Amino acid sequence: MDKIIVRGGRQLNGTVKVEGAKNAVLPIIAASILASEGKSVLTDVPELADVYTINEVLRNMDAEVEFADNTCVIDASGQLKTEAPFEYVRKMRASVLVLGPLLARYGHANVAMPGGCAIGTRPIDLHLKGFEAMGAKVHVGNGFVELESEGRLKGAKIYLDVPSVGATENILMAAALAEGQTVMENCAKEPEIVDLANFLNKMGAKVVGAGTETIRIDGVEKLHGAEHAIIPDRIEAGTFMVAAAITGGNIFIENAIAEHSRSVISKLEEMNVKVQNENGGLRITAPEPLKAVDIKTLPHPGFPTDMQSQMMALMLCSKGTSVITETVFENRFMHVEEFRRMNAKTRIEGRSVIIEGPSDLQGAEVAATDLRAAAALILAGLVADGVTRVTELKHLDRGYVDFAGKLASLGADIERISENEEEVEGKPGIDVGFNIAPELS
Ligand SMILES: CC(=O)N[C@H]1[C@@H](OP(=O)(O)OP(=O)(O)OC[C@H]2O[C@@H](n3ccc(=O)[nH]c3=O)[C@H](O)[C@@H]2O)O[C@H](CO)[C@@H](O)[C@@H]1O
Ligand SMILES: C=C(OP(=O)(O)O)C(=O)O
Repeated sequence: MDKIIVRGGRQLNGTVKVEGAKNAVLPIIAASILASEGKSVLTDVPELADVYTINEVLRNMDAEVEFADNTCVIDASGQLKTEAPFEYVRKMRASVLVLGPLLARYGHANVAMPGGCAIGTRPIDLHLKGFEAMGAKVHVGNGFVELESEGRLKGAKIYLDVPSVGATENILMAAALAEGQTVMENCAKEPEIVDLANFLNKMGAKVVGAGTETIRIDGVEKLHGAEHAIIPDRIEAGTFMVAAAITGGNIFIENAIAEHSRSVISKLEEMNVKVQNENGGLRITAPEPLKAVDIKTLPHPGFPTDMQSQMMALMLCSKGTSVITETVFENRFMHVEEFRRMNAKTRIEGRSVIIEGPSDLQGAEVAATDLRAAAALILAGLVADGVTRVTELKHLDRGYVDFAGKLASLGADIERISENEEEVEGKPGIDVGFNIAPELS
């Protein structure tokens, strides 16, 4: 098993390029199976474990998928199988995003239920309610959810109880091929929803209002393949913003889009971090000591839950008491215990974490509990005294391309090794003897 070894104390400087967004490319690859003619050509596709997994889901359905040089070419024009087994869904919950496209195109889908994961229970009830409103029959049993509709789905008026990203995407994809108009209210407004809608419209769909709380979809009979470049990953960009701030460095983040990261930028500025718009990206510097702030995670345009653990690392290095409140997922604080192993002064109170800063962070062996926790622990390691070893990197690989390599190119003292390599070097890691990190994050 790989681990990342980071020795704290280096300031990070230079340029780093952000990849295409994981949370945009996954629904877009799922949407590509709506095309009954032509190929889809997706560019700026990141080489992430999750992308390989969703490509496998499609291949398993008999779609043709080629992926090289950040370009994914998908031909789903043949007859597809309408199933996604548990072996894929357990690796990546976003596999459930094939439900809407399969149901809309074939009137049938049978996909393993995703179950809970390290950050919460994560039900899909809102996805299913939306499909039912469009006339589908839903059967849940034996660990699978099976959807059926007689003839085409029917456009419907759907109100989402919470602005779920996945439910908005799944219903949007299903409605694209439904008969008549669907009006979806209280939708998620994330930039990734807008990217999906743009791709669907290139495929021949009629979607308006993506990015606002009401989306209108006039269903069409057929969709075709399309070309599309994936938007930059605002969470990867935010993670490098924290890397600059935590080390007091100066990083130009190529491809970062300020519009997509307003809530994160505003909090960083409140903490004394400087964020400047430059041609083609954002420059982050932190010339002054960091100030404590309070953060509450919310659906977009509120502060993203996917930046919560990275910001916690930064708060650990800020002067004063910070409070971080997680309202999106009920259990996204598993990294707090790992931070404590690094001497972090934190305590959990209900859905909030109180951080007394600055902590005198010390290197330790820590385990990533989800993909953002993995990044956050590495960020803390950049400033901790001594050596930090981060394990359970399967989580990191779901969402970051060559994270250690990119940090090293900015001047970090960091390397990724396999456990055996470390033993050869005569620096045995501590084997904690238990490994509770679940498959999903
Ligand atoms: C692949 C992808 O894009 N993942 C993102 C997506 O996940 P995902 O689409 O799973 O997140 P949702 O927006 O659906 O979840 C938000 C909240 O709604 C709840 N909920 C959701 C659906 C449902 O049917 N019923 C229900 O109760 C969830 O349990 C959670 O508490 O948005 C999250 C919130 O920004 C991000 O953290 C994830 O990185
Ligand atoms: C929680 C995340 O992703 P997923 O929904 O794919 O688990 C994330 O990207 O931080």
